[in-house]
Amino acid sequence: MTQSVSQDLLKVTDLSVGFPTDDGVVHAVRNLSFSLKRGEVLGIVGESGSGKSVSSMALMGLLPKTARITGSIQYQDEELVGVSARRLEKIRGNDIAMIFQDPMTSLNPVFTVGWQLSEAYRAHHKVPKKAAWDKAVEALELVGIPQPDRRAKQYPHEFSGGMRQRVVIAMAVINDPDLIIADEPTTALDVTVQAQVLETLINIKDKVNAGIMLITHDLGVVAGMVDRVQVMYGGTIVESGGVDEVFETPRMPYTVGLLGSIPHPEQLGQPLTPIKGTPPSLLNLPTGCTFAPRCPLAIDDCSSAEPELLQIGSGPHTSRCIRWQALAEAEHSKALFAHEEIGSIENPAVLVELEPDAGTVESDDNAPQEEGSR
Ligand SMILES: Nc1ncnc2c1ncn2[C@@H]1O[C@H](COP(=O)(O)OP(=O)(O)OP(=O)(O)O)[C@@H](O)[C@H]1O
Repeated sequence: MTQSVSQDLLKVTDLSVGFPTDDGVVHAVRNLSFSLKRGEVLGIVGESGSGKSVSSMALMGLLPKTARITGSIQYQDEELVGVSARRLEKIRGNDIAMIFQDPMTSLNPVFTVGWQLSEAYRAHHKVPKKAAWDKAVEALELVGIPQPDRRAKQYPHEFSGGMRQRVVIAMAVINDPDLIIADEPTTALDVTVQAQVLETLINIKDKVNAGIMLITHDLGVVAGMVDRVQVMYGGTIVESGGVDEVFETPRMPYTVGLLGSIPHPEQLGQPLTPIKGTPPSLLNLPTGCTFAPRCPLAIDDCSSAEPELLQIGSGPHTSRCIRWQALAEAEHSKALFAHEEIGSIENPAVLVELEPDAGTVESDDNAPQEEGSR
């Protein structure tokens, strides 16, 4: 296939993934298009089941054989859809690295972290064991592990959760990847440790000059961490743009709902505001906008055809909502999702009528504290 030279590290075009099941095809990812440049951090956010992990697994070539994949994934001008398993194996770990939520997915409890890091390095470099060990210690130092010489000789269980996730980051970057995919990398950690681990990840990006895809269900996590954000719902992108733009002027009611579930200092003691209703079944998608059944701004037209992802204004901001202008008009004076005194965040909050002088959406500036030194 003839391939054009582009500046993009990754260019995904019209990627769709379906899983045939006894009940029909699960349309897990639908017509996903986006790109990522070297040194850029892209946040991918959405509720559970929105297709975040399946899209990253598709990029890594880790989907089960039953998955039906269409579209294109161009990595450094090489097409990855349909490429041999052998080639993908070479790319994984060397060019594209993945960081999972649970550090123990990537670490073996019976070997020292230094041994595991050096073996990961030796898998892609023909070097003597001593040189690989030195590289392992260097990688631990890079991710901020104190006394890396001593720590390299320890086993994963001797590390705290945050430190263990740093080891996983060291493992991901030891082969100088061009692209790092981090899937909920801090979800399993205490909130106080999350920011420090995320900062480590972002700092590493500058040192290894990689592009990072940060996948999370929590929009608060990406605040201040990413350059661009892509909101997924029902297997596809519903809003994307620069992180400040999307946080300050969301143009898709689903994003407003996600922002409403970020805790703010002034709301301490109040329940979070979940979005009423449940995500669509990916087996039987509605005809129109997949968010319409939950959307306080929905009109009849929203259910007639799925809106396209269209550019909003002159910048890179896009929204898959025909009501984005109505949302823009409402934003300074009205709230879409109201807080309600309910006992549990499991309970759906009531969607209120748009009324003047209700609160506006604000970005989360309540960054967690740094992890105390051990
Ligand atoms: N092997 C599979 N067979 C059938 N359906 C699958 C398979 N893998 C994933 N799915 C479905 O694809 C949809 C998207 O899943 P995905 O894991 O990408 O969501 P997610 O946004 O990453 O959610 P979470 O945050 O919970 O991981 C889900 O409905 C899931 O049940």
